[in-house]
Amino acid sequence: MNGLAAHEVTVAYGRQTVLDRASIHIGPGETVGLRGPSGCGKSTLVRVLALLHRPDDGHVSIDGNPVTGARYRVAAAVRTRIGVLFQSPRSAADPRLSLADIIAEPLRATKAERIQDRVVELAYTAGLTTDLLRRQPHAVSDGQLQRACLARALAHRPDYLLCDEATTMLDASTQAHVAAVITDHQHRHGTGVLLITHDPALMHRWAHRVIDWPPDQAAPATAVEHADHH
Ligand SMILES: Nc1ncnc2c1ncn2[C@@H]1O[C@H](COP(=O)(O)OP(=O)(O)OP(=O)(O)O)[C@@H](O)[C@H]1O
Repeated sequence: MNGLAAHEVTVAYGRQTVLDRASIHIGPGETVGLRGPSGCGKSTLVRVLALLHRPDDGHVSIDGNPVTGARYRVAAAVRTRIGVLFQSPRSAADPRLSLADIIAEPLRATKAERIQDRVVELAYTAGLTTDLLRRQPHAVSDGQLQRACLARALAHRPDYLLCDEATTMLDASTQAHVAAVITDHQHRHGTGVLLITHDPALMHRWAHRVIDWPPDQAAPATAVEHADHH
């Protein structure tokens, strides 16, 4: 089946099992919302789906093809099909690099051609003026740095984009712009999006379906909600 999926994935940190045979599927062009209490494993699931963390059990598949390993053990052509945008751009960006170099990172990793041109194009798409590209993270706002992280996430025109509270720290207008850039990319490229947010309005506007995490605990809540309607 086409899509990005986790199959019966288990992740433990020491003795703490954070994901216990967890499964999820994100279809092409689909926006899947994911919500749940703090610490329930949403970010861990994102890291597994982004091929940044190898699960202890279970596996990830892309368009039906199982992926083994994580990070640089996975072929660049596979890794680059998935983009990720995290909540905190400060912890996701190297403070020593210029914004241009942050955006160029994934392009350099695959030895892409015409990197400078592509960086300018991506910066424009993300709403960054070229004068900001020379600056380092300490000299830009959180919103500007998140735009650079967005440009970086879109560098390889990913088929799947994982947004982990990506707009939470932004002011309303930057939030709206970042969401608009992502939905535009989604419509152009048929990108499947995983949207993790505590913002009910954003979830309602954007997600085609919403999963309450962890899935086991969602079942009784859904049943109660259903019962209330009758
Ligand atoms: N690298 C790590 N080492 C040890 N424990 C970790 C690690 N990463 C996460 N955890 C723990 O795993 C659990 C799940 O964390 P995770 O960040 O996946 O949850 P979350 O649902 O995304 O939370 P939040 O909504 O607060 O971001 C938490 O108890 C967290 O402390």
